[in-house]
Amino acid sequence: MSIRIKICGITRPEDGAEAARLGADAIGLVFYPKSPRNVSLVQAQAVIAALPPFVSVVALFVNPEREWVEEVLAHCSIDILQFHGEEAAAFCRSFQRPYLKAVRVKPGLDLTAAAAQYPDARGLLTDAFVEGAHGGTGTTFDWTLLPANLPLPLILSGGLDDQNIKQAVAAVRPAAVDVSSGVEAAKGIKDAARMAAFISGARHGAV
Ligand SMILES: O=C(O)c1ccccc1N[C@@H]1O[C@H](COP(=O)(O)O)[C@@H](O)[C@H]1O
Repeated sequence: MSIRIKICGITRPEDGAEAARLGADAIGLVFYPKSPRNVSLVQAQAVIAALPPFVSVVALFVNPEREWVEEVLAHCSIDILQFHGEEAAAFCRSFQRPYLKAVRVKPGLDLTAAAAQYPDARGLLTDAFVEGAHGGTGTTFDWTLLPANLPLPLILSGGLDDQNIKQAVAAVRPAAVDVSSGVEAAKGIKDAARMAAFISGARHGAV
């Protein structure tokens, strides 16, 4: 199966539409008020309305209140949930939607055991561990820390960009890749040329 590409942190309808036109499989909306890429329900609805129907919409949360996830699901057409904090599996699955679980990688973390805690997740998203931050930092991690046979599909993220994506995909062979800061012109604003180069690099690295 060909590699799947998610462009996260979309805040503007034109950026989502451009990501889709360039061949992204999914876009991510950040529902985390501490993020510079946080979107309101109204902003999210506008981004979703500008997308073609075949692009998946991922809603990213960090240790959210249950009510906030339910409100987002009630008002926005969301395909997949992404939990980027310390959410337990029972919480993640309780919305009865497909979900991705993010983990922040550092030496000593047993990724196989981490994945085993979320057996019904659709994928394990690996981001870099950065003290005091939950993600979206543009930081890479040592890809050799990734075990060969994870029990879940691997979504590689953390500091990927248009310069390193081809090498990353060739080295790790993930099921999917996810990028936010590495294709931005400014926080929350995507750069079309960088998105194009990223998507091309991901597809070529996978060959
Ligand atoms: O994008 C954010 O602001 C963000 C905030 C809190 C948690 C996760 C966040 N983004 C996700 O982090 C990874 C890596 O991002 P980057 O490419 O290194 O900037 C990715 O999954 C983003 O979706």
